[in-house]
Amino acid sequence: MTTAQPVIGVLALQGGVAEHLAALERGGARPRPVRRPEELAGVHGLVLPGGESTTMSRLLETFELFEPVAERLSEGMPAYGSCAGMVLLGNRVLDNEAPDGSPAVRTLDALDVAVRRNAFGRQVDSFETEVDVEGVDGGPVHAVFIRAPWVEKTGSGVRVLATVDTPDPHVAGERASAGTIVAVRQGPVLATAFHPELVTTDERVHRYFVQTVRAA
Ligand SMILES: NC(=O)CC[C@H](N)C(=O)O
Repeated sequence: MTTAQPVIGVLALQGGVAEHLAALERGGARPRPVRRPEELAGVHGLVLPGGESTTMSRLLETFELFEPVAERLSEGMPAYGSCAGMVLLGNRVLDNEAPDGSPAVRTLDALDVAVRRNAFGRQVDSFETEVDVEGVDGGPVHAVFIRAPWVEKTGSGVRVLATVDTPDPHVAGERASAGTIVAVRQGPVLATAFHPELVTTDERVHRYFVQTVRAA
């Protein structure tokens, strides 16, 4: 059973760890960095931050966290991935070949989605926009996208929480369409292509995850 203030870990191998710890604290959780398997054992839920998914997936193996995290996820641990974290939580990555032809990112398979890495066009690395997120009340969320992925296919158990319209091919690349999927949920696992942890005046997405952990 989870307490009113659940303990939520942030995978602390690389990427935007401090920002997620702070946002979780503001959102009503007791946040903890997770670098070792023992630290994972004590958390009710886990955030996988943005960063570089190829690096993070390698470090998960180096720090002997890949199997423990995958096991907790398969047992139903709530998780939230932003950006690179979304890539890691999916079960299929598009544009995922290392130079030697092997998959660059090893995924944790907690979400039945195909995620395209660096999906928004190459001319523009990052952009910001307002996004309505299902389950997050009080108006749209200011969403910061940094070399962001998007979700290109969803399995039947996956709920789409947010989309963006990306008609500008310089921003979006030629594959973009109206209704590009940028936030999803499957059971207690959430993912956003954007970085709510960077908007320090709004912790509604983290609060939504804290509530998900509390309900699990
Ligand atoms: N801001 C980010 O997390 C970028 C994600 C990065 N492009 C990746 O695929 O890993």
